[in-house]
Amino acid sequence: MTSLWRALVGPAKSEPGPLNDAANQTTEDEVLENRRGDEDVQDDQTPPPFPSLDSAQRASTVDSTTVQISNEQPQQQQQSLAPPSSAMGPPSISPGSGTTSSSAAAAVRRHLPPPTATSLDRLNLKSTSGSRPLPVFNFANVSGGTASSRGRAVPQSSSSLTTPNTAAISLSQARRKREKVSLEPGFSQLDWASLKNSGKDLSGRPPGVPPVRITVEELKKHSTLEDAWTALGGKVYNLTPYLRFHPGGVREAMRCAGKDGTHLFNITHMWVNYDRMLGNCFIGYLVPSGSS
Ligand code: HEM
Repeated sequence: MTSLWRALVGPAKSEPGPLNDAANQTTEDEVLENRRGDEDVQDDQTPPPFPSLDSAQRASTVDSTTVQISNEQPQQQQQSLAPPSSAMGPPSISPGSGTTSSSAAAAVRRHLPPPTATSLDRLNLKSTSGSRPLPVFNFANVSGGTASSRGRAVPQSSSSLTTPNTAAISLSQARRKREKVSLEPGFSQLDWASLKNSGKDLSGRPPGVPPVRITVEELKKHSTLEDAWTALGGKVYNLTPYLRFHPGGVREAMRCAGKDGTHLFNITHMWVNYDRMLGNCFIGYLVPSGSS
């Protein structure tokens, strides 16, 4: 099938996308320069510094990787959160204030401390803090120094920042400086939406050729700016037309070029619907080696 594709399409050709004109040479140079100067982010599965580690978006993808909610919250810690029983409780507002009895009750309540874990136990009530333990970080696992070297305490039941089934995202990696990408005029998300909605086929497939089967070996051959393919969720897309529209920049998007970018894509922004974004760029399906 690959040879049929080659026969139909010819050698890897430049996409009729915006990356090919001379005016855009600078971007390409910058990309290559950035690639040289930023070896550490290449070929790894490290998500970019944005969105921040504790953002709502990331929460769904990394909470199991970075923050472990411990069910064995040390009792000692919980108790230390409760004020000493001798402390005065916060002022309470009594309902229906104005009557003598309710203001008397309010006065009494004002002098009572808030319920402690033990008093809730006695009353057979559940403390909300008990059912919702605090997240536990293990600072010792963060690269760039141990917790003690930075004078921080390691909580007793601290657990690993990573779990085996997901990429390791350390805080220092996540805190890497966010580089704001300025998209050129004409390359906003709205511009991409109108190009996409125009119905133009951006796959680079010759008209009338159905989606093809693409092996990993074939995919690897398409990893240049002018000819960048990526596989996302088992589907192969032509990335080249989208590159300069990408809000995260050409360089970041190119990290998926020539390979299966599903994991990197998802740990970066799993809320983005790639099939909708790249629908017109769909080329074919990723198949196991030797089955094309
Ligand atoms: C391959 C197909 C990709 C598509 C279709 C895509 C699409 C998008 C979209 C739609 C956004 C805006 C999301 C938002 O505002 O919530 C975005 C942002 C971003 N993407 Fe991608 N992305 C791709 C690949 C990647 C890769 C591989 C990386 C890096 C590993 C990456 C890094 C980023 C970053 C850092 C932003 C945030 C930009 C900012 O607001 O400053 N993207 N991407």
